[in-house]
Amino acid sequence: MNNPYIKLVKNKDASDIFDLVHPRFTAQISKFGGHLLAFKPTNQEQWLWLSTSAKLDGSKPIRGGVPLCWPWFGPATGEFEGEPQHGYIRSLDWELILVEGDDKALTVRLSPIMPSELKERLGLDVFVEYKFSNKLKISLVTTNVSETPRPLSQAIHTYFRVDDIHNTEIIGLDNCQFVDKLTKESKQQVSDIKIDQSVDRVYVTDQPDLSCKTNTTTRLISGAGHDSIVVWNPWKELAKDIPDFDDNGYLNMVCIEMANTQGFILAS
Ligand SMILES: O=P(O)(O)OC[C@H]1O[C@H](O)[C@H](O)[C@@H](O)[C@@H]1O
Repeated sequence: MNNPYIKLVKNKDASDIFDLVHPRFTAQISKFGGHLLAFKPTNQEQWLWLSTSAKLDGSKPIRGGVPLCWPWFGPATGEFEGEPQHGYIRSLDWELILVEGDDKALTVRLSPIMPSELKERLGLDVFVEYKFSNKLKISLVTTNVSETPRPLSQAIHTYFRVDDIHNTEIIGLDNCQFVDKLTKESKQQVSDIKIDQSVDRVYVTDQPDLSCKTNTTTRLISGAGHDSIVVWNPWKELAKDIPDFDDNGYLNMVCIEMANTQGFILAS
């Protein structure tokens, strides 16, 4: 898959990274997790937050960038109870299955190297597609490879970099119902979202468009196929308890995650 814009390189801790250098952007994808670590359109700031203490050596899921949560979001339940939070694929190695494009845009597709017994047990297969230009489109595409309908929950768990969380607004979820995961209450959003404390919310909505406005930029975020949008910032105390989360990292990030959390069933 020779393409002048993508190279497999070793990161400083010897992990494999696809390094993308293109006239319209630079980006990095970790083979571990199929995980987008960085995306910067030419002449713009970095879009993604990556913890400086993130482990990139495959010893744990990567803190920052865009973890892919699949085939469940959050703690495993039911027959999978006790298995990894946010599913398996953020802890597997991935392989490149397609690279195509030109000096205007580049499409990169990867799929996880799933042990066959795991694929059989889940009955599902998945790939991710990144379409890069001066913007970014991420598609997580699942196929039911079994004979029966299968439950699926998932999230594209994007850590957006913001210059100052105190001057950040998430616009577009006004009036939406959400589940506050910290208090377990169901609430309604009143006005745009400003974050000045720990926030972990599942907005139950298929609303396609929102934006994240900071002092310097307004990032437009669109989704399709989701039934929820998750907003997370651990804030100061919780960030301190997460070993691979920089102590002050909460000031420069917010996760806005297009997700399916509402009992989606994928037909066979
Ligand atoms: O620490 P992780 O497993 O990567 O999860 C990080 C966060 O992901 C989501 O945003 C969840 O809503 C949070 O409850 C969780 O803390």
